[in-house]
Amino acid sequence: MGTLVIATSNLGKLDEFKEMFKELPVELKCLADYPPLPSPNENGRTFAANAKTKATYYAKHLNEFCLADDSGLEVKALGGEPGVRSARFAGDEATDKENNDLLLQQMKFQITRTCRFRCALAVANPTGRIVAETDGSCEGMLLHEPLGENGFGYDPLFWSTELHKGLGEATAEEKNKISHRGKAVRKLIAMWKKAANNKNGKRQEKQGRKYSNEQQVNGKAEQENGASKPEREARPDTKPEVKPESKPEPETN
Ligand SMILES: O=P(O)(O)OP(=O)(O)OP(=O)(O)OC[C@H]1O[C@@H](n2cnc3c(O)ncnc32)[C@H](O)[C@@H]1O
Ligand SMILES: [Mg+2]
Repeated sequence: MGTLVIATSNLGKLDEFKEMFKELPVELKCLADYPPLPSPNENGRTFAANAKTKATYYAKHLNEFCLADDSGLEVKALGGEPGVRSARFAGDEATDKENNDLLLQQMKFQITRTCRFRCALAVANPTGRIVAETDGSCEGMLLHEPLGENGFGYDPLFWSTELHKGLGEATAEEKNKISHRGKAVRKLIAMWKKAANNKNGKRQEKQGRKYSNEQQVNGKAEQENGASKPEREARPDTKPEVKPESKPEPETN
């Protein structure tokens, strides 16, 4: 079983990933399983750029496959702010409460409350090369005051137009179903499954070809020896995963 490090220092994100990846045959680790590293610079202009920077940085330092997430809230009336600056909207070391308070203050006289969460995911291999990328978004309206105790970050200010409730009120399961991160994770899992199926298919094809070549060689040897042993007895150690296509039985009428 391979290892995947969820490379985030945000415990809210980490819980969501753990829940969504729990069925996958992969050993999940997090940054707390390793000696501490300084945080990478997140000065990209897009979520995707920052997600790639983080994935590559942690993968190279930890020598493991790493998944990084860059996400944030875009508010239409603020021209897409806080966007990629969501974590440090109220300052470099700002808390969730400080970010939320500043956002409410800036939106005080705004009637248009449309907003959306966005998430970009990137997976890097242990050399730091990006091997997968996905994204997702989630539409909503910015509330006038915090609602509910669940979630993290800007969740208490986000009214989900898909759930018809605040993300601060939603259960983890409800949020994962419609969230920007949930959508991006499901795309990533679908990509992995497709890649695994392709790999399996190719392996079986190869095995099938090998088997049919061996059959031809054996057939020839048997002809030369004048022997015709049953196939299993002749080669007890080969058990093909895919049998070569058998000829259809001749039709009888
Ligand atoms: O960079 P890492 O270590 O992953 O952790 P971070 O918290 O700094 O994460 P980002 O740089 O991606 O910043 C994302 C900001 O957007 C907020 N955010 C992201 N996803 C969210 C979600 O699902 N619900 C509420 N707030 C969210 C989050 O609280 C941060 O303030
Ligand atoms: Mg960050």
